[in-house]
Amino acid sequence: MKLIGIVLAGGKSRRFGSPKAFASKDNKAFYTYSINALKPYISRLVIVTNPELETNFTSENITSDIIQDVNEYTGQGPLAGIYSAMDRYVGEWYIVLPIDVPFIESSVIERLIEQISPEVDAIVPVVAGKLQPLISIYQFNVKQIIQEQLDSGSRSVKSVLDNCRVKYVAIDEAEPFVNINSQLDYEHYIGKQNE
Ligand SMILES: Nc1nc2c(ncn2[C@@H]2O[C@H](COP(=O)(O)OP(=O)(O)OP(=O)(O)O)[C@@H](O)[C@H]2O)c(=O)[nH]1
Repeated sequence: MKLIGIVLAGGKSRRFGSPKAFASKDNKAFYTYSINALKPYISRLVIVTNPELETNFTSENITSDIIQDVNEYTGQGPLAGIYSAMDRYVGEWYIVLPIDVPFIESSVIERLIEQISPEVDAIVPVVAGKLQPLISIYQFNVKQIIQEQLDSGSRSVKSVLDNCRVKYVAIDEAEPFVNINSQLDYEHYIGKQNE
């Protein structure tokens, strides 16, 4: 089974104040943690970013492409990124990760992959009662649902799930899902940024 990895990297990092993808943990850029967690399982990697950031990414020794959101949905949030990768690379299953989860682990991805079956369209972890739809697996047919959602003017990932057959996977360990959105998050989970 071929799995395509999607790294969502087209956000504006307004709350963080500088591009989150290149913030560092243990001297490694955040986005490399996402790539490395996906790497054992995917045949191709697609990094979906924006023109300002595009030249800063490298692909960590895996067949990869760095693309931008399709014109009609540019900058319309994570769904635009997922759609754009699905539109460019036709596959059966896609594993999606954002660039702001530097504690993510391959074991989480493996748990989700184990749930792949023809009876489901999406595999979504639930951590401490919270859905994690940007750390999830989607089947190609979800592209159509995302398109309808974006065309209706909504960016809600949860609404997409309402229209899919979702396998929710409860995961007890919260640390891999730690999401860094602000400088306060950074200080809390990682420590003071290097001067
Ligand atoms: N391709 C693409 N990715 C996006 C877009 N918006 C957000 N993302 C990515 O989706 C993930 C979650 O993004 P958020 O943290 O919600 O948004 P953000 O714009 O990065 O940050 P804020 O400006 O602080 O909200 C991150 O990996 C972002 O890079 C978009 O319009 N296109």
